[in-house]
Amino acid sequence: MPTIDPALPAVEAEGLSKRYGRTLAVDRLDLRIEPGEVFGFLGPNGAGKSTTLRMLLGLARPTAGRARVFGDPAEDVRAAHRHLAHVPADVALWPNLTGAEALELLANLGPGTDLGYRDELVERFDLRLDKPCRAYSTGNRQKVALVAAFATRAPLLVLDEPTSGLDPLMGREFQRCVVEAAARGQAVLLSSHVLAEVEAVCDRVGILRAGRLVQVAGLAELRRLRRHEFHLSFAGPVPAGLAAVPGVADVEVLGEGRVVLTLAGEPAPLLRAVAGDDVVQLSVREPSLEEIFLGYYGEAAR
Ligand SMILES: Nc1ncnc2c1ncn2[C@@H]1O[C@H](COP(=O)(O)OP(=O)(O)OP(=O)(O)O)[C@@H](O)[C@H]1O
Repeated sequence: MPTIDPALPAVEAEGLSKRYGRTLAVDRLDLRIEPGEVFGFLGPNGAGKSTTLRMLLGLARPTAGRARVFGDPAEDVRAAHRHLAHVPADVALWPNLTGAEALELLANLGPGTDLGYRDELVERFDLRLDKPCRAYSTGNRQKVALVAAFATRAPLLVLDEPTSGLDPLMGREFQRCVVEAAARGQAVLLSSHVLAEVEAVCDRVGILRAGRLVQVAGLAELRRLRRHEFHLSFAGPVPAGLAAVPGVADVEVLGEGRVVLTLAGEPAPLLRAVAGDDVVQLSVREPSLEEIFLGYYGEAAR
């Protein structure tokens, strides 16, 4: 692995933009990720996450602006890729190679691999390596790419929605790997739809919407975005005063005795407020990121 100046940011983007015809997929994005930092890149479908990562990887050419990886221009693919390993959103592997052969090939392409750690990861991800890659499911292809990337000592890991095909158990294993990478000083850029995943592993998050970076937030701010939707049915009428309960917002009476509301923070005040009423049905749902974005940034982000 080449020696790098520790003062250089792992990723630096300035005014980075990409236009596809009429679509401005990425709009003047400024971003700086420090060495060793785990940065989450959140945004609804079509927000421009993949396009941004593709420009960082030299797979798409910016319409304007620039991106650097540890000081090397992203378009200088040979130089930039000495500093990084990546897992694309749709992992394609060579159909006629076995999993073991694909891992070997990937190890020879990248910036150096820790073979002992790779063996450990194969076990932890419960990966069968003797099958031809064409027989792998989407999740298993993703596991091969993840094992190959995590086993490198590349100072930057770029992961594009890497857990979309993994089951929850493997999702947790993935989170452990990110924590281990960060402990070794590797920077991680993780694009995701999954708020809980980003919350579990990231130091900071950037929220992208319609090509614009709407906010870069620390974990505490991200937690404030977290809210739950409560559906309550009462035997009698909906009690008055729910809107005044701490943390409660968007109270909407749906009909006779039925109400839907959102709650940020602890549920205790709400539960106390309805304790004297006959609650006949209660359901709680965690809204998707998209809904949170729309509710929170709605007009402001336009
Ligand atoms: N090659 C392309 N040609 C034309 N339009 C494109 C191309 N790639 C992306 N786009 C458009 O650019 C916008 C951003 O897409 P992008 O794939 O970067 O979003 P994303 O945030 O990664 O979404 P998802 O979470 O669905 O993967 C979308 O409107 C998409 O349709």
